[in-house]
Amino acid sequence: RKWLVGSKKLPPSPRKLPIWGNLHQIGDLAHRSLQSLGAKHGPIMLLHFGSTPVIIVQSADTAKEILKTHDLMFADRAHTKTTKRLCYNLKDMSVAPYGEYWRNLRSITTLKLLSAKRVQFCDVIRQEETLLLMKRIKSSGSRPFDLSESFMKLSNDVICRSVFGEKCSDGEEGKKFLKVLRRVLELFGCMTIGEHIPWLSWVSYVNGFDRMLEKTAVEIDGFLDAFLDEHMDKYDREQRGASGGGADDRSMESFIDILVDIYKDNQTGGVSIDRDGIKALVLDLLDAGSDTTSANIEWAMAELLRHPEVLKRLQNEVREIATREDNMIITETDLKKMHYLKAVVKETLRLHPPIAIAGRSAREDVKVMGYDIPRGTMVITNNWAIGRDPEYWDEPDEFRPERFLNSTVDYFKGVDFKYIPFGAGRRGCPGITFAMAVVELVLANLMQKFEWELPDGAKPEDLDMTEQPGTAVHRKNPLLVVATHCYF
Ligand code: HEM
Repeated sequence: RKWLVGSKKLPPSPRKLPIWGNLHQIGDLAHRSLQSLGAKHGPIMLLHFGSTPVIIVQSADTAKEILKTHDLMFADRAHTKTTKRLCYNLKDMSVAPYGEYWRNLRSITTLKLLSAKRVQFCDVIRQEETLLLMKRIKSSGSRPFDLSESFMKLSNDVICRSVFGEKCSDGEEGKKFLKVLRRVLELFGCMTIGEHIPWLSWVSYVNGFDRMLEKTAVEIDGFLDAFLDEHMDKYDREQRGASGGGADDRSMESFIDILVDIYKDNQTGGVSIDRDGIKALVLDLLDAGSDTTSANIEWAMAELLRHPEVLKRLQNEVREIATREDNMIITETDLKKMHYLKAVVKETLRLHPPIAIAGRSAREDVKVMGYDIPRGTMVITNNWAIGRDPEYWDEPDEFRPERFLNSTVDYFKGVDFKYIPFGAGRRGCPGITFAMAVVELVLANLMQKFEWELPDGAKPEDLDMTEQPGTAVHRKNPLLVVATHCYF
């Protein structure tokens, strides 16, 4: 209602339709539609999704205002019927309102689950899953191999092993769980019209969305409950036996075991998390950690195949650094020296940030770039458009990893707002170290051990790069390649 108050100074707005607002101007690939609108209306715009006012931020300066200058004011996220139902009434970290509960989850996650030390402990998992991937590629011989599907499998297996201590893709039950998990991600990616045009809420009832949401929420809860019970029992057995789980062999503990420890400790006082909190956080990590990581590796390989000179330079770097006789394993120490590899990953995230647009919500009335933003307003930062802004990037649509070489800026720290694939500030991504450890290891190994071609003699420039909308933006068509094994 506040938006109607005449004395408020509002950001520029494209013309809107009655009832729909600007929804008709947003295509499937929202980051692209918003970029086009921004070219006409400027780096900060006010749109209406039906009756919901939404601020769109598409330049480094405006992003800095949201994610740094007024970070605290924008430390909430907008939530929907879907996030409430699937995230245990906002008990996960990604959508929990800013406050004591969120701070608690965030510190558990950053200190105990995704800390640099814990990521290092997960090295065995990464190494094993990367070796399995390479075996699968090798056994494909000269037949076209679907890298997209394999990257998805690898990142699912890595995150499931880290979270549960076992991968889900082997057994029948696990496969069913992964199917429901995929549905959860798809539902998160859906916008229901009733959220923005309340009198059309019945549409999601009629088209079956509400039923699917309810069914998925019940099914995923069933699986998570079973996992949690299993790990609670394990904790009790270990306590009774008092043999396992000494401080020294905690390194192999899964995330859910760590959360069960915290839950049980809390029974006698300490940091608190309840059963729903554990399930919500586990689901959050599975969702946030799998699709994003695989999308990043997938786009990196696609860009490398489109740019054979970059691929060659990267292969040279990797093969010069990892030269040991027993070439089976590329180590963390090797990876640290691979500066070109890091530049390739950064450049991929600039051109193809998996989370192309990210959302926050205003906790209080606040002024941004001289405009009035009322409390509760949803804010979308277009990370994709900012990474391609010609004001900050030379030839912004070109894949040129060299631009990140010899840079003194730590781009992943969210300090330079022309580059925010991980967001920034209080609610910036806590999974950067975890994700980069997987992405770098997989790419380095693929570069070291194989030569790469497109199937059927296709030319690099013919490679289709169409995007598929979703919570994380993937390629629309699977990335098919022919790999020739060279030394492994
Ligand atoms: C290439 C991989 C990844 C990308 C590009 C990415 C990107 C992002 C972005 C843009 C945000 C929103 C930040 C903001 O609002 O400022 C975010 C939040 C988040 N990410 Fe990631 N992410 C990745 C991997 C991961 C991984 C591996 C995990 C965990 C295992 C993870 C867990 C989370 C969580 C829990 C949040 C919500 C944080 C909060 O609201 O406090 N992410 N991520």
